[in-house]
Amino acid sequence: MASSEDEGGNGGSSEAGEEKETVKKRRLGFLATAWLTFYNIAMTAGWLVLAVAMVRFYMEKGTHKGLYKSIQKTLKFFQTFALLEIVHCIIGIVPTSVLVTGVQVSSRIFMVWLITHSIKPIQNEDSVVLFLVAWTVTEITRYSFYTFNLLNHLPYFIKWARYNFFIILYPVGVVGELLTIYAALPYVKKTGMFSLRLPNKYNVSFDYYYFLLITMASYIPLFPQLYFHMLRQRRKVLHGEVIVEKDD
Ligand SMILES: CCCCCCCCCCCCC[C@@H](O)CC(=O)SCCNC(=O)CCNC(=O)[C@H](O)C(C)(C)COP(=O)(O)OP(=O)(O)OC[C@H]1O[C@@H](n2cnc3c(N)ncnc32)[C@H](O)[C@@H]1OP(=O)(O)O
Repeated sequence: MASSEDEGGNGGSSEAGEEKETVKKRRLGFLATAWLTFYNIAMTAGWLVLAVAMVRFYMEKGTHKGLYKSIQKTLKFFQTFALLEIVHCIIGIVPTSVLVTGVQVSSRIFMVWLITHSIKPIQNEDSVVLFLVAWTVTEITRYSFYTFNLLNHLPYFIKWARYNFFIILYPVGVVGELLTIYAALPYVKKTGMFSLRLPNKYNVSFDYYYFLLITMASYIPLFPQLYFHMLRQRRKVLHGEVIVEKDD
């Protein structure tokens, strides 16, 4: 298999590319590289297990009803494990913005724990399958990209997939997430779950229903930031453009 240094280079020789990679790794340090390699392999494996479980479930049952229940433990474990990505940014072992990663990871944690885990009647919605498929394909590609990149043997098709699949999968995932929150609204309103009404001993009121409406609205300013971040990464990695990003 051709490596990205061979096929996807930015015009420099393969030797120069390798030298740059070695300098980058030396700067990263042995422990950080070893940890990230372990982390990315574990995450690739986790999302692959999820993909296989989803395909097997659908082939055996012929329906997506019950799919979420059958994969929820694995999903919760690996998506929660992704909180470490925020830590990676904070301690500086990956060069990604804490803000961008924070928004991405917290929105997923929110979907997993405060929506699909907590609101059982929506677990069989079609929209849940939509975001599960978008997340799974993305994460298998993304974590295998990071792994092969760290090992200096990045097949070009993985690099290509990392920086092209999101163009479709991001909007698909967002539509799935928004439709799922929307489907949860009537249940949340009826039960008053996670809400705090006055009077109470803390003298504060909180309405989860309105919180969900605000969360849905927050996709309008926040999602384009993530999407444009990925488009900039795409231009940088696939087309070698030099991009100056603002610090958070
Ligand atoms: C509590 C209430 C919450 C309210 C939420 C409000 C809602 C906000 C809207 C949010 C919408 C989100 C929707 C979303 O969940 C839907 C989906 O995800 S659908 C599926 C499609 N999604 C995607 O494609 C995005 C996947 N996610 C990501 O790509 C990342 O999380 C993101 C932070 C968005 C981008 O990653 P990054 O900036 O790291 O880009 P790169 O991959 O290009 O990497 C940049 C450099 O960092 C190195 N790196 C990064 N991570 C690692 C790692 N783990 N190991 C090793 N190296 C790593 C990478 O190699 C690059 O280095 P270099 O530039 O030197 O090559």
